Amino acid sequence: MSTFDLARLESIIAERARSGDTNSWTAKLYAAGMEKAAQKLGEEAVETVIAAVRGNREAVISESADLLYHWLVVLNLAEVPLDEVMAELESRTSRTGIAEKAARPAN
Ligand SMILES: N=c1c2ncn([C@@H]3O[C@H](COP(=O)(O)OP(=O)(O)OP(=O)(O)O)[C@@H](O)[C@H]3O)c2ncn1[C@@H]1O[C@H](COP(=O)(O)O)[C@@H](O)[C@H]1O
Repeated sequence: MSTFDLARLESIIAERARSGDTNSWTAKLYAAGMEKAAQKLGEEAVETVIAAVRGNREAVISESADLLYHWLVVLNLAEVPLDEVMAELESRTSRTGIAEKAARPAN
């Protein structure tokens, strides 16, 4: 099981965005701005949908990774920390009580 998580990728993206490295895709996306980054996010979402509908498991994994990376770039450009999205998701679980039920050992 991988120990890599989205918070780590969020930090990498923030660092690479400021790097000014001409070989960095992240730096290039930042230089291009929100419109380009959002367009890439949309493309990766569509590619993920196509892979899923075709039942192409390998492509679902690869396109999902592209999707999450570009989503984090857009979040950063929008100045929304990942933690705020996680808090929103968490508040939805507490509204339904599902998280508490899932954490309880099964009888
Ligand atoms: N996870 C990613 C990641 N996923 C996808 N991509 C890049 O996203 C770009 C666009 O993907 P596409 O599939 O659309 O490729 P393309 O057809 O060449 O795109 P177009 O330019 O033609 O539109 C590619 O250049 C991919 O390399 C990523 N680039 C970077 N990261 C992460 O960001 C870190 C820093 O990367 P750099 O900023 O490049 O140093 C890396 O170590 C990774 O952890």
